[in-house]
Amino acid sequence: MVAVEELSKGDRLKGVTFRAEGGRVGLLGPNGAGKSTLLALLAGRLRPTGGRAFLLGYPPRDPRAAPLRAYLPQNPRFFPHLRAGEVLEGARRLKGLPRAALEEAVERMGIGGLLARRVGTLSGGERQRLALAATLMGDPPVWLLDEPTAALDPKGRERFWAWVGAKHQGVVLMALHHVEQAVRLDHILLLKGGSLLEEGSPSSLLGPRGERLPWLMEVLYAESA
Ligand SMILES: Nc1ncnc2c1ncn2[C@@H]1O[C@H](COP(=O)(O)OP(=O)(O)OP(=O)(O)O)[C@@H](O)[C@H]1O
Repeated sequence: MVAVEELSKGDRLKGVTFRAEGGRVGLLGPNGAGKSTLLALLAGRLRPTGGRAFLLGYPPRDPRAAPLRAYLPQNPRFFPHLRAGEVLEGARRLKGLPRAALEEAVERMGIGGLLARRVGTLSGGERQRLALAATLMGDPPVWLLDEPTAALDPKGRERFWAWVGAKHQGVVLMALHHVEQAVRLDHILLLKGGSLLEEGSPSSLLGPRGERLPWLMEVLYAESA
C-alpha cells in the first residue's frame, strides 16, 4: 500500500526503504532525523533526489495519489480570519465529500463548540484538533501525519487515537516524539541522520515489557559530545 525504495532527499533522507501494507506505523527519531522530510516526500510536497515511492501503486506526485492520502504537516497554516467552520467546509468541498463526513470529523475531534470561532483566536491544541478534523475528513486510505498529537491534551490524544482505532483499512504513517505512544503502533521505523536504523513491532523493538526502552532512548536520542 505504501512502498518506499531507496528514497532520498539530499542529506536529509538517505536511501530509505520500507513497505507498509496496512496498520499504524510510527516514525521515531530525534530532531532532524528526516521524519518530516519522508512524510513530505510521500505527500508529494518535495521532489526526491533519488529512489521511488508508491501510494497504492501511484508515485506521490501523480495526481491520482492525491485523493488517496491525508497529509498533516508539522505546522499546519490557516488564514487566521477564517472561522473554524469555514475551514472545514472548504476542506469538505475540496475533497468533494458529503456533509456527513464533516459532521463526523467535528464529532471525532470534539470541536463542535469551536466552529464559529476565528482560527486566529484558537489555542494551539484547538488548532491541532481543527487541523486533524480537516485533514482526516473522509478517511482516505493513507494518512501521513507529522506529530499529530504534539499539541493535544490527554482528551484530544484519546480522541485522535480513537479515530485511528476506528480505521480498519489503510496505513497510518505518523511521526511521533512520545515513545510511550509506541505501544499503540503495529510497526515502528527508527530514523536517525536521514537513515532507517531499524524497524519492527513495538514488542520486538522495545521488548515485551518495554525492557529495551533504555536501549532505544540511547540509540535514538544520545547526543554526541
Ligand atoms: N528546507 C530545508 N532545506 C534544507 N535542509 C532542511 C530543510 N528542512 C529540513 N532540513 C534539514 O533536514 C534534516 C531533516 O529534517 P526533518 O525536518 O525531516 O527532521 P525531523 O525528523 O522531522 O525533525 P523534527 O523532529 O525536529 O521535526 C535536518 O537536518 C534539517 O535541518
